[in-house]
Amino acid sequence: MDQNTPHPTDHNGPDIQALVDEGRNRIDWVHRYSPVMNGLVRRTVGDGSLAGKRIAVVVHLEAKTAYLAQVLADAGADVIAAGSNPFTTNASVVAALRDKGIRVVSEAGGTHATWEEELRAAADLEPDYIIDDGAELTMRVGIHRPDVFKRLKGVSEETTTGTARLHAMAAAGKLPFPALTANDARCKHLFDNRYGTGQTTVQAMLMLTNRQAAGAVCVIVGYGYVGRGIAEYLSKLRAKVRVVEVDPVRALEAHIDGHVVGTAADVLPDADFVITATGGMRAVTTPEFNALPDGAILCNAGHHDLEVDVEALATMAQRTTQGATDMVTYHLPDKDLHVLSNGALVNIAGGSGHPVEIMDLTFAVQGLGAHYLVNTPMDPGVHVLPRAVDDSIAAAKLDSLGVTLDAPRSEQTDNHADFIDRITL
Ligand SMILES: NC(=O)c1ccc[n+]([C@@H]2O[C@H](COP(=O)([O-])OP(=O)(O)OC[C@H]3O[C@@H](n4cnc5c(N)ncnc54)[C@H](O)[C@@H]3O)[C@@H](O)[C@H]2O)c1
Ligand SMILES: N[C@@H](CCSC[C@H]1O[C@@H](n2cnc3c(=O)[nH]cnc32)[C@H](O)[C@@H]1O)C(=O)O
Repeated sequence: MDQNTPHPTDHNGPDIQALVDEGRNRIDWVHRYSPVMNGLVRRTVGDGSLAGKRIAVVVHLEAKTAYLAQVLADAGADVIAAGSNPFTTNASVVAALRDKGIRVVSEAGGTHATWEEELRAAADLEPDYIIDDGAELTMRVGIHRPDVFKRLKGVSEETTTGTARLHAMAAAGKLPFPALTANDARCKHLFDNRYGTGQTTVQAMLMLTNRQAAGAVCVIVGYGYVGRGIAEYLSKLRAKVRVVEVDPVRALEAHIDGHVVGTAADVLPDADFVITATGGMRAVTTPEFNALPDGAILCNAGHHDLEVDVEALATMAQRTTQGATDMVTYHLPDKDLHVLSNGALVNIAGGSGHPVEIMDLTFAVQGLGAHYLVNTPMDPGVHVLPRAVDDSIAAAKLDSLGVTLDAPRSEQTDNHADFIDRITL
């Protein structure tokens, strides 16, 4: 809702300067609460090595992403910005980036079709490096511009689904450049996937519906980092969390975390809310819609708008009603089901995205990842950011919080030499 709300001046014709000012305000707010980006990242990327490097930043195009683009541009990179999702681009942020001289190929309020055109335009600008989300631009460069694909010098990937796509490309022998999986950095998935998505998904679903969490039966489909974070926030708000999983270890984890685990058929008939977080497709489709009670609310925190099968729901519905917020009600013959943000990522399409503090860590991983790709000879294939870089991000964040750590003293370290020396082979 927030991301796509038309600017107040839109009905009077575009007031570009007002849009630029609004975008600037949003980006300044991000700057204010981004100590790792402001310190460690600016210092590292500012060493001159990024000068003239063409880097496409293809992440949800809102203010925190804009700040990453700006930090890279300030370091001399030739930045191209595009949105990673058709429904999460913010008009004022686009205007502010353009005002700064950064090339932006995306517009707010687009459709799947216009988004495809925008990503094709980004591919035609022939980036050397891509900071990607969901491997959206990387895949399209491979399909539409094989010449550019073969010349790509590196990709840094934001999220779980994009990481899976890069591994699949490598397994098929179709990854001719090094790719860093930013999502695998501990400073990314431990905080972003878990706490970022936990907080903002719960915020968005309650804000869009004006409903109460306490006592509500909330079914979470997929108990990975994202699902676990959502479950944790919901249970702290006294909701009754139910989990549907297909991986036995993750299901056991949910059980030990104190949630009821069951099949969709077991848990859906009581659901007030259903939240998908699987990274796959059609996690909730016709059989699940049939199992739900009248009035259930569905939303997605996982991958694109594919997890809640809105197309199948539309074929089951006799008619739909647009709610006052970003919610559509599907009137089925025997019940009404409500879908938030058309099944797109509810925390970004229907909210403001992750907190600034979280994206300060995530974009530190991405910014330092880009710097690492530029400066380190690497073989083609999928790589993880070195542990020392990951650690330096957490150390910078702790430093900004005034937290100091003990270093292990010599008498506390055991190199196990006492028995290893005595093993004879
Ligand atoms: N909304 C956001 O801001 C945000 C943030 C981070 C990640 N993500 C996305 O969320 C998704 C999940 O990310 P993650 O890091 O938790 O991934 P993950 O791989 O850790 O967890 C996904 C879980 O879903 C389970 N699963 C898969 N298919 C299922 C099905 N049909 N039914 C039940 N369970 C199923 C898997 O077994 C796994 O445990 C990805 O698409 C990721 O890109 C979104
Ligand atoms: N491209 C897919 C993949 C999921 S996006 C999930 C990623 O979005 C990122 N994200 C979450 N909130 C924000 C935000 O406010 N700004 C930019 N990126 C965000 C987060 O790092 C996470 O890994 C899609 O659009 O559906």
